[in-house]
Amino acid sequence: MLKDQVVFNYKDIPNFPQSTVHGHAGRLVFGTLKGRPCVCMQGRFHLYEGYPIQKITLPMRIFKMLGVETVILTNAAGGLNQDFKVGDIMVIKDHINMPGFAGNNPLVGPNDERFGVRFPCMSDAYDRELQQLAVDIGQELGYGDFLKEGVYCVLGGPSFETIAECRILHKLGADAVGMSTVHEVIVARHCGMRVVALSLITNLVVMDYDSQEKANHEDVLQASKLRAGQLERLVSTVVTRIDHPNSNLI
Ligand SMILES: O=P(O)(O)O[C@@H]1C[C@H](O)[C@@H](CO)O1
Ligand SMILES: Nc1nc2[nH]cnc2c(=O)[nH]1
Repeated sequence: MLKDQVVFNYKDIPNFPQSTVHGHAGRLVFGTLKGRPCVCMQGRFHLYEGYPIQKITLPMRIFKMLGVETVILTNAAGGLNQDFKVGDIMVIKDHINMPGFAGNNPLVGPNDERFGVRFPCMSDAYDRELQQLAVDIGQELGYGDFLKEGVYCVLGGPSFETIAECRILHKLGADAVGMSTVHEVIVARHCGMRVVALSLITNLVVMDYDSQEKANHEDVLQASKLRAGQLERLVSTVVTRIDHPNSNLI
């Protein structure tokens, strides 16, 4: 996908966390996409891996210091919205930070003023122009049938949700549930990077006690593979169409 690649294994980057999740490669890839400089994480970090929340989000601050202006995040998520299907791509318009309700927020602790303010606003966490750009490009690419918009809810994991938990998340207004992204978004926004985020709906959560369905990571990986090409195309087209005031890293 990227031209002129320079690749660093996470294990060779001092103080960088290591990917422990099957399917997360653990490489930082620099390169260009249609002439635009980009850096991609192949593998991210999650609360359930046991890392402190500040370590999970360290890459965001590194990207800021490298000159990154826009962050594009993707994740695999379980569909709560009854209109969603496996394989849908949801443009995230907002989030519910469940660990944050219990005080588990990546900005807890002394505020580093070099990055941002003590009390950052999150009502504009997901850049509206970029959301619209993603939707427009999705339509242009012919993804209309499986392109959705919605609210992503993060939980700590690693256990998938119970039926009662799924029912309450749905009632709270979440359209999809996952185990990542939100902490990265908070740190990226704190330091002023623009954010657009996409969820691939890899499974539909179980909300019915008569259902025999069971969430599992293999299905998540399998469903991710099915849409990988289309998601990559959407992300790369967004990258090439983002306005860059300083023409910096994405
Ligand atoms: O890193 P993401 O959020 O895409 O990974 C999802 C959530 C869990 O880590 C895992 C569950 O199968 O996939
Ligand atoms: N928490 C959670 N994360 C997921 N990642 C992919 N599917 C799911 C899911 O159903 N629940």
